[in-house]
Amino acid sequence: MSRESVLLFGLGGIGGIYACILQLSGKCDVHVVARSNYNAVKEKGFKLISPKFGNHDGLKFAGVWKSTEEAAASGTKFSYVLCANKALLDAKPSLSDHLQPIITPSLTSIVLLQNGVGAEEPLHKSFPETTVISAVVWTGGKPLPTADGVEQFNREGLTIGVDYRKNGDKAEEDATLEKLVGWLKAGKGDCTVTEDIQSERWVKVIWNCCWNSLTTATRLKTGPFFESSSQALPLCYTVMREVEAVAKAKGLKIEDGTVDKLIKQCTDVAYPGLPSSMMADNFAGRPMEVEVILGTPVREGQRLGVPVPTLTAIYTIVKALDYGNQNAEAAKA
Ligand SMILES: NC(=O)C1=CN([C@@H]2O[C@H](COP(=O)(O)OP(=O)(O)OC[C@H]3O[C@@H](n4cnc5c(N)ncnc54)[C@H](OP(=O)(O)O)[C@@H]3O)[C@@H](O)[C@H]2O)C=CC1
Ligand SMILES: CC(C)(CO)C(=O)C(=O)O
Repeated sequence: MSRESVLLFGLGGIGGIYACILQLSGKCDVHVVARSNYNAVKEKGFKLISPKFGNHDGLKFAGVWKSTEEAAASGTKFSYVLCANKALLDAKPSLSDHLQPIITPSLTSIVLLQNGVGAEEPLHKSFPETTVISAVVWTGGKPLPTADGVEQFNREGLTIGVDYRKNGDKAEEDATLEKLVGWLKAGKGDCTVTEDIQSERWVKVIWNCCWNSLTTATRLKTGPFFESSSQALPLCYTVMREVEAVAKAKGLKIEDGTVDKLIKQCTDVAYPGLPSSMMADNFAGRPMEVEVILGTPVREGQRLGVPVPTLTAIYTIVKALDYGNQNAEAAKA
């Protein structure tokens, strides 16, 4: 029997690692959509450097494609499409636009390997019959400067669950998740399965709302930010508590002590502390994940009548930084 196929959309730091984990599992045919690294990956194969998975050179994927259109034209039908591009809710074309050619109804499931909250809703709207699996990524990954592979650092792990669709068959959706998790585990990937993925995503966004936005706006890693003034650490508590209050108002399960734990996880890091992916995107002038990290929590706070004044101010500032990065003329004025 021929093996099922998966497609990795977004072969960067995280997508590269999960393409390798699935490739090493030997359970499925792995195809990738690569953009800036297409030529390197097509010619040389793919490299993984990892303390956990070991070093692998010249991994050959079943298909390397320039776009989802090209992947679809190959005639391959995909059981899963794993999306590890940056979660940019206002991007044109949207993620749904990219996925349109490769979703086969009642076969393909979409898997989000992305930070932030609110990315599932547009996918449910575009693909109401499709299972959407959502994962919180606890993995450190970065593309190699040679563009033909990735380096995995710190830990590797996913907290993963179905973002259940309306009128879907829960048992069927759970079985779809279970099969993917089996493949990831066969590749030595660490998966914690949850039936409440939204609570997990919101815990991570309490973290990202604070550290990503403040490191971006101040251009400082967390260590120098903490020593910059006596107001710095209290601001972190205020931001996190606002997002926590929104999550609780949504009826999500946020354990007591979550904010203290998330602050400690950061203050425990040796000087100079943590940078963030948003800070790196800002330095590089790339679009930032402003909407999924700050915009959705602000809008949900407003919708539910939860005061989010500090978060709104930070959202506005980071949104303006993002606007300046995307509008060179406005930034020069
Ligand atoms: N890296 C990390 O350690 C962590 C990342 N995350 C989250 O994981 C997600 C992925 O992040 P990360 O891997 O770091 O991001 P990267 O920027 O490293 O990778 C994103 C990839 O998506 C590709 N891409 C974007 N749009 C398209 C397109 N239209 N067609 C084809 N390829 C496309 C990019 O291609 P190109 O090179 O051409 O731009 C790039 O290779 C984000 O939500 C991030 O917040 C979460 C935890 C940790
Ligand atoms: C890697 C980590 C956890 C650091 O805050 C992150 O999610 C990010 O930078 O976006």
